[in-house]
Amino acid sequence: MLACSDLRRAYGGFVAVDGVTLAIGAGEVLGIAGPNGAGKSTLLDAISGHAPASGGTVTLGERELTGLPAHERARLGLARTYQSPIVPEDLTVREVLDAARWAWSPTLAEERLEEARALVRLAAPERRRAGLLSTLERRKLLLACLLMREPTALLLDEPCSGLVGEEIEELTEIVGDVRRARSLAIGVVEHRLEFLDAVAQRVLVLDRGRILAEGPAAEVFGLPAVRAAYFDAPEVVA
Ligand SMILES: Nc1ncnc2c1ncn2[C@@H]1O[C@H](COP(=O)(O)OP(=O)(O)OP(=O)(O)O)[C@@H](O)[C@H]1O
Repeated sequence: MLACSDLRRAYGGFVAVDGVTLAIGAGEVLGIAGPNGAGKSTLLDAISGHAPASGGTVTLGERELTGLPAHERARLGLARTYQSPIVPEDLTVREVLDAARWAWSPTLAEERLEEARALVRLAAPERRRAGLLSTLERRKLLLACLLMREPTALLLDEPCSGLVGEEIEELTEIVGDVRRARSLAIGVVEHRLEFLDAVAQRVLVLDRGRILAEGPAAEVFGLPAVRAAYFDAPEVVA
């Protein structure tokens, strides 16, 4: 469903994403891990169009997205979230949902908004100011805004950032529900490996812009090369 081939992103002479090829099937969650600075967010930016790739291709289903601006990729069904769940602080929950609905399409049915809200278990009162929501509620609100568009692919950038124990468990369940209900292709960048182990059918580990390992979480996270990349212990590699 969502794929990229030989994707590159350079900042001047520094190559942050160096020839990444991946594919995420419909109804699949791909976890993307890697140490700080490995290029995970840059990879999401290059796929979603928020930072132009320096080379390679991105496709969504049959459509080639390469070169399209982010808003056109979004219109074609690619949704993404960011590490910081920034919401319009002064709008109420209801106003944010309505603004998202109108921005997407004035004719988007109310039921789609309600389905999205239920799918992410957004229980915050409609009149509450978005600025007063907890981090998890903010993430749910932003996810509802995206899911009402019925995207075919969803990229989540560090969705567990700022969350604690039970909240992470709830988010794990929500991502599973979304995957099953919508048959979405979901890519999740996350530092919490136990979260990726719980939600992802497959993970890949990036290191210095390249794919270091790929496969089931239980196998990949135990590989000596992966542990070395995380813990900076070259002797493990040797
Ligand atoms: N705008 C930029 N200009 C120059 N270098 C950048 C820019 N954005 C990111 N980089 C560099 O690209 C590399 C990859 O950064 P990126 O944020 O994608 O890593 P990451 O794996 O998401 O890290 P983290 O887990 O810390 O969020 C880093 O070395 C970073 O310093």
